[in-house]
Parts: sequence; structure tokens; C-alpha cells
Amino acid sequence: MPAQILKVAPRPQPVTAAPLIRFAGVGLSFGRTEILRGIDLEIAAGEFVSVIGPSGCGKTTLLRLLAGLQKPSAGQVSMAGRPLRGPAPDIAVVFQDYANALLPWRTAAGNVALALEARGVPRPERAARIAELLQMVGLGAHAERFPAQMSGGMQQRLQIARCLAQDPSVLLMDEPFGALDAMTRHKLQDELRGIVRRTGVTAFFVTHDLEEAIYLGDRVIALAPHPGRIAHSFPVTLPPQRDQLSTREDPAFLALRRALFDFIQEASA
Ligand SMILES: Nc1ncnc2c1ncn2[C@@H]1O[C@H](COP(=O)(O)OP(=O)(O)OP(=O)(O)O)[C@@H](O)[C@H]1O
Repeated sequence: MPAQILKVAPRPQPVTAAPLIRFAGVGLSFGRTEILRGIDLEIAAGEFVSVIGPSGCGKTTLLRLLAGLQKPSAGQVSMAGRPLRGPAPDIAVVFQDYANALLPWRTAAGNVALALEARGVPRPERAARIAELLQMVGLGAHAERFPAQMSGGMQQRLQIARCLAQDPSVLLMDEPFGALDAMTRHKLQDELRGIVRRTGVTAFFVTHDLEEAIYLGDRVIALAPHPGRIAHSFPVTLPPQRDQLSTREDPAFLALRRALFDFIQEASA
């Protein structure tokens, strides 16, 4: 081999992994009303994407498109290179209304078991997996409680455990902590970030709470209304290890909070 060739160091190639989720030119109209227009969005596997925007701008509709609960009127939503044609077992949805998402006549363990049964996990394997999932969401000691015997925060943890029992690649969350008090909310935010990092699940999180969007996200997508469209994609430049006190005092956090606040003010005007 000629010497000069050996001297040429290989150029480091950027990592260009294909996105897990892709919205390509997605639009949605209900009758004559255009709700979403020209949504182009790519989400990498393991990414935590928060979605904010003024009330009624189409955040939930965007989530429903990704959940396969709504078909686009234009464009395509795809996952792992395949167009979404309806709800997929690989995509789990955590709703704000935890009380209605759980089966009241089943215990915590029974609620989680349901998702394992649906996936066809053999009975002998279920008990260990249920214990593991309940432990992961801090309900290890409450397996035999019924939802009505649990606080709102515990019920929401249970809904998350049940979704994780689906072994999803993607976790969609629509204002999941909106009905909880501030302390419980902060605790669940930390638990959720921990779970997402440990499991590697891709998270799509809709919220009205701008601080929550930043605290949890790797990126914040801002939707403008009439029709709903992506106005900005803000990268969150905070270190991955977050803390309720110091992260919220970080200058990068405060600057982004300001930018999101300004955006909402302008978009709502
Ligand atoms: N099934 C439907 N038929 C007709 N209009 C709908 C339907 N679902 C939603 N809309 C309208 O689409 C728009 C976007 O609704 P969406 O719930 O997605 O907004 P959002 O940003 O999540 O609102 P919020 O922050 O208040 O929860 C709203 O104007 C709503 O009235």
C-alpha cells in the first residue's frame, strides 16, 4: 500500500442513526377546520421530547396521531421506517385521567398483569415482572391495593407501570401530572426521568407547564396555533442528571424558561 494513503486518517463520520419516529408533511383537518399543518418532526430512539403550546393549538391531536388514534389528512407518520396504520402495541399512552385508565376491580398487581396477559407473557414469568415493574414506580409494597385505596400520585405511577408492562419503544404522555399537587408532581418527574433513562424508552410528553417541559426534556417542541404547526424546536442544553433545585436555578434553564414564556405570550396574543 502506498505510504501517502496510510497518512490519511479516516474522517470521523457523524452518527446518523435513522430517527425512530418521523412526521413528514403531516396535516389534519376536522371537516373544514384545519387543526395541524405541515408537521415535519423526527425523534431519535431514547429521546425525551416535550411539547408545549397555547391551549387548543393541537398538542393532544399531535399525540393522538402518534398513538395511531387519528389518521392524518395529509402526509405520513412513521415509526421505525413503517407508516403507522393504527394503535401499535409498541406505543403506550399515559393519560392524565388515571382513575379511568385503571380497572377499579383489579389490584395494582392485577392491573399490571392485564398488560402482560395481553402481550401473551407466560403465567410463570408474570409474577416476577409485575414485582419488578411495581418496584420501578415505587409501588413495590402496594401490589395488593385497589386503585380506590391509592392516592392520585400512586394511581398515576400504576398507570405508568401498566404502560411499561407493554414493553413499549415509545411512551406517549398527555399532561400525565396535571392533576397532581406540586410535591407529588416533582417526585413523579424525577421518577419518570429515571425510568426513561433506565429503560431507553422514547418519550413524547405534552404539558402546559413550561418548567416541567424543560426539566424533563432533551428537546422542547413549541406549537403555534391556527392551524397548529411547529414554530420552534428548542434543544435543552442542561446536563442529563437533573435536580429539582439546582437544575431550576441553572442559567440555561432560566433562559429557556424565558424563551418559552415569551413564545406562549406571543402565540396566545
Ligand atoms: N374530534 C374533533 N373534532 C373536531 N375538532 C376537534 C376534535 N378534536 C380536537 N378538535 C379541535 O382541535 C383543536 C386542537 O385540540 P387539541 O386538544 O389537540 O389541543 P391542545 O393543544 O391539546 O389543547 P389543550 O392545551 O387545551 O389541551 C381544538 O380547537 C379542538 O377543539
